[in-house]
Amino acid sequence: MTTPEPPADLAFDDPPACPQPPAPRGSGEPVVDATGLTKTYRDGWFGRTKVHALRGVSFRVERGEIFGLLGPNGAGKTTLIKVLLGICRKSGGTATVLGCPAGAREARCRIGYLPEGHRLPRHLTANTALDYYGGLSGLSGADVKRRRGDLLRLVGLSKWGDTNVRKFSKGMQQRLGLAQAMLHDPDLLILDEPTDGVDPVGRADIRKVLGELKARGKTVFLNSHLLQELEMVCDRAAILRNGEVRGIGNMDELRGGGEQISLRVLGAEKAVRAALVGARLGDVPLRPLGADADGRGRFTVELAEADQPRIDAAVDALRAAGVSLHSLVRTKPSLEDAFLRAVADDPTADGVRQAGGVTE
Ligand SMILES: Nc1ncnc2c1ncn2[C@@H]1O[C@H](COP(=O)(O)OP(=O)(O)OP(=O)(O)O)[C@@H](O)[C@H]1O
Repeated sequence: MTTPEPPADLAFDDPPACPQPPAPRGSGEPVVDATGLTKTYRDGWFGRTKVHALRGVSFRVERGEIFGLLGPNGAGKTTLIKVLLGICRKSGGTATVLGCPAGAREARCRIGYLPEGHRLPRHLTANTALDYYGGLSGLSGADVKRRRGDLLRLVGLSKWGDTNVRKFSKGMQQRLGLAQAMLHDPDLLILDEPTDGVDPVGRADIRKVLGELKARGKTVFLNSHLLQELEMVCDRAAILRNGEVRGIGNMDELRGGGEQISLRVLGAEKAVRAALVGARLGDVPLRPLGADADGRGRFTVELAEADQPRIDAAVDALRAAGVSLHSLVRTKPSLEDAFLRAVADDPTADGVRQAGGVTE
């Protein structure tokens, strides 16, 4: 979050009503369904500056999915989460959560939320922290006591129930935060940067917990800057840029682009080049890798968007010229490549928050 939310944006006072009961578990309805969602903040003197944080965002999250939200600083990720939770009002479009208008009490009762950079009261133990948050969720003391053992086990903290939170590492605190978000057995978990500041071991633990939640049929909506994390854990993701969806799909769809084939070969440079020219591949880049123990040149032949006939032609020509084939490696573009492509012309892509304001 950049700046404190002006009170006029808060939507707590009159949450929208849900005309029908929230979609039951097991129904085919999407868990989140947003169409043309817009959010314009009023900022500056007398609210004369308009900040278009969301500019027509449409997407769906299906039941049981782990759905990731990516975007550079200021892209609108937190705003989107706040609109879905009913913490701030949308300016236009529609958004339903669990079949109810976003922000409706009936749906909020079935959402677990882990805010970005959450702080647990340091004087509490894991158990008393869960008692405290359970009380805030309206659970009885007996209910919390019944559930907390299972939840601490789920997040790998069962031995730490009576330990003071101040002794917890960042990863343990995040895992306890996840247990807190799960206390009332929600159907949808909205997690804002759950692995922020957590070391690789803690991140792996959190990934495991997310896998467990999915196995339990929960839907997870995950906002993270860590692309590799999202790539490992998400079924689908959306890339937000400047308040617009710039890409959406499963990881393969988002990565886009074809495979790249790297042929690692051993031979004289002249022979390698001549063979490639003979196979009408003269334009293919050749990367020298130094010499092997016998003094032969080592090269990588990069075949971008290679189809099988192209690969066969390269291999046949190289072998006919006496060039040895050492290895063939297929690589796919990473999610990071896709992300950088999607935000390429975004002035905020370098991580600098955009002022984004337009004064009327
Ligand atoms: N309460 C507010 N009043 C005015 N402008 C706001 C407010 N909250 C956010 N903004 C602006 O809306 C845009 C989107 O901000 P938002 O915090 O949603 O982005 P974000 O993608 O979550 O960024 P980050 O990754 O840095 O948390 C930014 O230009 C931001 O400055």
